[in-house]
Amino acid sequence: MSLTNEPSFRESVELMFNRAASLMNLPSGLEEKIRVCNATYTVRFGVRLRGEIKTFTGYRSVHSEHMEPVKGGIRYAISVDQDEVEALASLMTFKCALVETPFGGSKGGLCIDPREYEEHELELITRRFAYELAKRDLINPSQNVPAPDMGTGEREMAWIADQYARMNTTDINARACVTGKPPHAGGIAGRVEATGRGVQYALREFFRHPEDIKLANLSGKLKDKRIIVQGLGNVGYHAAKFLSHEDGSRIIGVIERDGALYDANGLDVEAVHQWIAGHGGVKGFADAQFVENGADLLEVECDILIPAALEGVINLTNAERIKAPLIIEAANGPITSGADKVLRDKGVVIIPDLYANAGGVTVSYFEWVKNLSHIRFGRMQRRQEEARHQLVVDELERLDRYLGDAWSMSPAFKEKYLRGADELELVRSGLDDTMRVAYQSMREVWHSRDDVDDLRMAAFIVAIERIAASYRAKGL
Ligand SMILES: NC(=O)c1ccc[n+]([C@@H]2O[C@H](COP(=O)([O-])OP(=O)(O)OC[C@H]3O[C@@H](n4cnc5c(N)ncnc54)[C@H](O)[C@@H]3O)[C@@H](O)[C@H]2O)c1
Repeated sequence: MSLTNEPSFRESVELMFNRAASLMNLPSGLEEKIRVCNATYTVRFGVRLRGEIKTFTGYRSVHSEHMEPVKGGIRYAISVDQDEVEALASLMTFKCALVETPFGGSKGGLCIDPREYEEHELELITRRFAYELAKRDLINPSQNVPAPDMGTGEREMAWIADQYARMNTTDINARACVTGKPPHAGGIAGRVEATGRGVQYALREFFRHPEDIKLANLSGKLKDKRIIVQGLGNVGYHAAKFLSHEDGSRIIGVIERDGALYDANGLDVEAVHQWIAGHGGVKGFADAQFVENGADLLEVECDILIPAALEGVINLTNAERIKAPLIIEAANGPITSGADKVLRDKGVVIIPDLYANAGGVTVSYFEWVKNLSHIRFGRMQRRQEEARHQLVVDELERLDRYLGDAWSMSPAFKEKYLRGADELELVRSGLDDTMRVAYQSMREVWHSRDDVDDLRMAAFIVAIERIAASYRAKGL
């Protein structure tokens, strides 16, 4: 996509990479190796639908194989093209390195508007696409593991997993060929919410650092912060829900395809989400002001802006008018490289996509490990937890006996301790830990180097250093 003669999405990511690389001391050959996309496979395939053969175009791009398998979602959208898929694949490379998931970067896409098709038609299309990729090892538990992205979810991942299993009946690890599957098809608890949950954990971590809050010209905590979200899909909905329900933030605006909703007192995220599910958009929702040109809301005063839909939405046409002092990139590439400079010059703090939406791939990693281990995730830890918790319970019961009525142990509290950690608790705590550690690694570079003045550069530097070390270890 090219907006106002700005570089394409892929070029924009490359410009950001180049800026980071210019602050590092990489041999030029290695720098080039890390920058370029290794391969992009284009497939055109036919599916008989509604009495005629329809041809679809899909892509799977592999940006870097410094670690394998490579990993990255599959997007269904009309905007999908080679440039977009390659940009997204390169972001996956740096994202995986930043949060230390042992994968290279990949991405796939199908040029399709999924809303135009019935469920059984989408299944035929998805299975055929999966077949085309799997027969070339572009879906494979040890080489290339897709996941959901815009326009796809658990349903599509279950079809892909089943298609791969049919083609590889003796592969005992077949389930690990794709992540983001529903729990009854080998998925893991907490994967659907993971990317939005990661956005929440990222913001919580940011708000643990007073110095960083001050740099964004904000104060206090997440509570009562006014937030505008673009895209109430998988990522945007979960982020908005958790931030409003659990952290007391106010979602004052929601931008969707057909317009936007605004309420300075805070929208009921659940009600808006249900309205969109029933009506295909936000128009007609009664309890808020409707804004015809949704993108206008990007420019409205708020504390935190969360673009969670498309790339390139904050560009040279609107960057100057953005008022949010803090932007967290839940979407991939929502800010063009040109807009990034305008915003930095204005003093806006940007929590970059590489980090902000890494919750998805982090929990996908847990799912992949669970599939390969063939053991219910958390079972081993659970035994240890139970042993430890039994000691706590014994201690509590002793206290209960001594203190009698003066101090009574709550049955719910006791039950929680006895139960030990379940899969969802383990996934969430593993994700929280990952988001904290990754933030701190970026933050250290951000604050310790005079030549690094933004989190995006810090994120790229941390990631590129790790990828370079990995290539060096391979002898390249
Ligand atoms: N799903 C994941 O796990 C995941 C992980 C990492 C990053 N991401 C990124 O997050 C972004 C959103 O992905 P998702 O999975 O939530 O997709 P989704 O398809 O579930 O949701 C996208 C939402 O954006 C809305 N939208 C589309 N075009 C819009 C426009 N022009 N203006 C306003 N709203 C618009 C859609 O109506 C939908 O509600 C993408 O950039 C994706 O690459 C997703």
